[in-house]
Amino acid sequence: MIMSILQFGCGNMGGAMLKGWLAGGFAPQSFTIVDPYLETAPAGVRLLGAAPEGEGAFEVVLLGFKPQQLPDAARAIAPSIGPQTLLLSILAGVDIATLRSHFPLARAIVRVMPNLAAALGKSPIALVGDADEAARAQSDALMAPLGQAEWLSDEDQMDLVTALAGSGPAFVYRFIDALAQGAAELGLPRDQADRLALSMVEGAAMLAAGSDHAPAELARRVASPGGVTQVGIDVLDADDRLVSLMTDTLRGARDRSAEMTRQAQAKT
Ligand SMILES: NC(=O)C1=CN([C@@H]2O[C@H](COP(=O)(O)OP(=O)(O)OC[C@H]3O[C@@H](n4cnc5c(N)ncnc54)[C@H](O)[C@@H]3O)[C@@H](O)[C@H]2O)C=CC1
Ligand SMILES: O=C(O)[C@@H]1CCC=N1
Repeated sequence: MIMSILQFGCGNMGGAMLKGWLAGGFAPQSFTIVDPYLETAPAGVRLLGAAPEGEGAFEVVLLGFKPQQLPDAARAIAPSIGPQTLLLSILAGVDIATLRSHFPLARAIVRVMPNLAAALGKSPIALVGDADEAARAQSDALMAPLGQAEWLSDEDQMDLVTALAGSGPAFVYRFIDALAQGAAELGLPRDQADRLALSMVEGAAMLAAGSDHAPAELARRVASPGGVTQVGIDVLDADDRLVSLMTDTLRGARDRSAEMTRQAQAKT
């Protein structure tokens, strides 16, 4: 059976999800994409420049544009949402109550926080929703090709999870870049430092993902007593530097998500 999925916004994140769904075997004919700035869509996917008119409600509607665009976009989206519609939103900092006030008819509303690795089926995906068992099962089935989904027990956790799972790749990319920058400063050609840093992180992440041991234990195993690695780890641990840096990073991003949530509430 072909499901009708209407997706508003197909940029970086919406595009990654579409790619993951198509790679996971979803029929292209299931998808209608609305994106005023997108010029082409994958073969078989219907692309519209504006919300469909006179087509009634879709089974699934995904909101994938920038959070600040919601107040202006909501009126055009509303006719596609009816009492049978599962509304999925990846908008950072827009809570369920705000979504509900814009789309009162939706059968269920589920906030989804993925990251760009959805394109590879490797995204962590946090879910929280105003959804019954059937809508939760439908959401799980939709997320399955995109990565590993986890339901949050409380919507308040979404701001922090956005920082960790949604923004997280940016922090890892900066870490890789900083490793390469450090190695270049200490004498390696920059392009070689870039290659070595990236392939090191790729292999380390794959090993950790396939290991029964926690990352802290894996780090301990790399560090031979009295050897090279321990000296570097001691630098990371001095004054709890690395943990403090990560905590401050997540706190800042989490607080911005909470602030965006308040701003979106004020615009309902
Ligand atoms: N980029 C990321 O890694 C992540 C982004 N998100 C969320 O995903 C959403 C989109 O972010 P990005 O993909 O990074 O932004 P983006 O700017 O790459 O994509 C937004 C897309 O929305 C389209 N658009 C603009 N107005 C529209 C309208 N009225 N109707 C339909 N489409 C419209 C734009 O043409 C663009 O293609 C945001 O709400 C963000 O919070 C969530 C998790 C991770
Ligand atoms: O930076 C942002 O606001 C979005 C949410 C998570 C990743 N990108």
